Amino acid sequence: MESINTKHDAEGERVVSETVTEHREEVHIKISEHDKENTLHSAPLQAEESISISWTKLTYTITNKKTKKPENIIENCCGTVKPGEILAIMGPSGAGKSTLLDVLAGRKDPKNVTGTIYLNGKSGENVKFVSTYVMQDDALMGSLTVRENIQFAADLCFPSTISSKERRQKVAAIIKEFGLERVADHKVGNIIIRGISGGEKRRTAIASQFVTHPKIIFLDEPTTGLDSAAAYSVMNAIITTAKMYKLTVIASIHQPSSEVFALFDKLYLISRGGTVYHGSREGALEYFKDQGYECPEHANPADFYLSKINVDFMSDKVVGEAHIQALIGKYKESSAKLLVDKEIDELSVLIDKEDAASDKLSTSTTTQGYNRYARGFFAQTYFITKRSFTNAYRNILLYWIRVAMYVCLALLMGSVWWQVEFDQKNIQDRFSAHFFSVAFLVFMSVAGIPGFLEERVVFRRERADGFYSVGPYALANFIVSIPFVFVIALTFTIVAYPMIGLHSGFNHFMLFLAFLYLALMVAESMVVFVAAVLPIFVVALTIVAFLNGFFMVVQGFFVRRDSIPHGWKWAHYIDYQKYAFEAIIKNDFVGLTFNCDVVEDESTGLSRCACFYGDTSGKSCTFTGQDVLNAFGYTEIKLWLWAVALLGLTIIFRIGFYAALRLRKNRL
Ligand SMILES: Nc1ncnc2c1ncn2[C@@H]1O[C@H](COP(=O)(O)OP(=O)(O)OP(=O)(O)O)[C@@H](O)[C@H]1O
Repeated sequence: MESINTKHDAEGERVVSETVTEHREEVHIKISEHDKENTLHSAPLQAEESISISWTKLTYTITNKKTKKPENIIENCCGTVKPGEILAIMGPSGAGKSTLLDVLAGRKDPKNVTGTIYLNGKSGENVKFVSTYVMQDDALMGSLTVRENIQFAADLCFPSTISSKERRQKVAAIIKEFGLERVADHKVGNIIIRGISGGEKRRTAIASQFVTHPKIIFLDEPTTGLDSAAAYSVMNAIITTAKMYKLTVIASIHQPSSEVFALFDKLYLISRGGTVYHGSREGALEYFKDQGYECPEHANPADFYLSKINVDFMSDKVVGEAHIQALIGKYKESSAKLLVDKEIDELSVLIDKEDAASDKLSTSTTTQGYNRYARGFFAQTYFITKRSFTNAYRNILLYWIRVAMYVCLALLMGSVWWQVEFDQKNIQDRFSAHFFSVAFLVFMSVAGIPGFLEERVVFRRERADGFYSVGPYALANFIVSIPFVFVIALTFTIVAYPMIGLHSGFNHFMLFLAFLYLALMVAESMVVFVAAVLPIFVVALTIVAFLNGFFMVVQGFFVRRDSIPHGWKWAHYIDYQKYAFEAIIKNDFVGLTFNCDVVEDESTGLSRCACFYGDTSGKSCTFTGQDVLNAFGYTEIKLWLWAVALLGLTIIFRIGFYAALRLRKNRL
């Protein structure tokens, strides 16, 4: 039997004891008087703000792509969950668990949904504003600590009237409630950092959503991928907190152990989209017994029910289908169903009565007055920038791996092009040094894709939870790239520029750095834009590689601008590499003097100058850098205009990035 007891122990500490099952020891959560201040005074919810959810005749219909006919994925589902109750939605694979959860959470296109969802007995409320949806994947920032991850949620989800000290206290309280104190200051971990365990990760992800004032919590298979002990600790933390704050919890769950199963209050069994049973967890035993299915004494009831409603592996599909339809039919006629209907009616009656008693009713429960975001645009931008900066600083995947690679590349280039001579025969070497500097540096911006994709998973979850809108995120992503891309350009330039022996002088050095930096900013913006449009690593990598290869081809280095076919000229003018390359060759060549070749005249046997550039008579035996640029057709390079072109392209890609994030709202 389950019971929740609250008592005081000898030291005056309140002890909430939850006897979860008779097979299990008591689970104690100790809250000291000090903690009580933090947890209870700053409790995310007041009891009267708790929200019940009920639904009637919920049907979700899709159009079958093959038959082109409508198909019900879930059909005529009715149910109810009150504050403090925990409902498990269970069923075989493909039964419709996730669909039901998504429909209840308002995550499905309303066009495909019929039926009614009531919040505290009222229909037409937006469940998204009062709920949170915990996805299966732990969308956390791996380079941040447990506390930092939860703190971020608290910073964005509480209004500015709550001081930062109070927010920190709330975070400390939820860390305690979820049993994460020991690892609170450990990094969560990613493919490079080892981090905390799977169960702790799941608890951190859930805690960061609990801290945000949800009244209803939807969990999509919260224990998937965890061993039974970790699964129990995750569910126990959820349930204890939910009971403490009277939160309404609905979780789809695959195959819970008997201990995890015993933590739930209510059960929703679904098969082939229809309801096989809904009611109390304990009542299910009796219900199935009445249907002629008695659960053996030592069996896990969850496994037992699932075995009775799973006909996927029956050899005779017709018999299997008939069995499920019979179970669905019996439930419709059952007293368990009547009880659910009564509960739904009672909730509506309650609302009607209260409505009559007070006009003010429901202002606490209605979603009409809810603001989608707790913080304004600038606060959102500030907190996201702060976190992204920490992530970029700590996550070597994002920038540091590239910095290391660029330093190696700069050393390699410097030693191969070492102090390039001012001779005619070295003109090509000089051009290719500039071409390679731009082309390879921007090409390697693809290294930022994995880091961005990791962050994007977190962005999707946080955006869906209403932490912030796309604008602040896109802006923060840009702001953070500014210093880090500068570090990349600077380290490369400091090493490569003097080693190659490019045009000496501070101004020339700075101009080289500036154009390399601007080119990298465009490349970085292009990478995040492509990865936002096509958020699959290999696809994004291929597209970015193709685009950079394409821009190299039409840049005017391999094929002179005049020789580029007319049909490809447009590509030359939108090519960011062209602007950077032309600017740095102008910066290098103009002002330099080069020596012509000295050759022996075959007829006279005397030495003479052979100049390919400038005055080809060879009188001065030298030519200028400007002569070289003229000879190659680089006559119209305007540095400021080329800088504006690079800035413009950066802005265009950044706007594209913003638009891609906005438009991909419900996909991938
Ligand atoms: N948009 C859709 N188009 C076509 N089929 C769909 C769509 N959504 C769901 N389905 C189908 O409906 C059925 C129920 O899907 P759902 O994901 O809800 O099942 P589930 O019980 O959560 O399964 P699992 O436990 O395997 O995740 C599945 O057969 C699924 O393929």
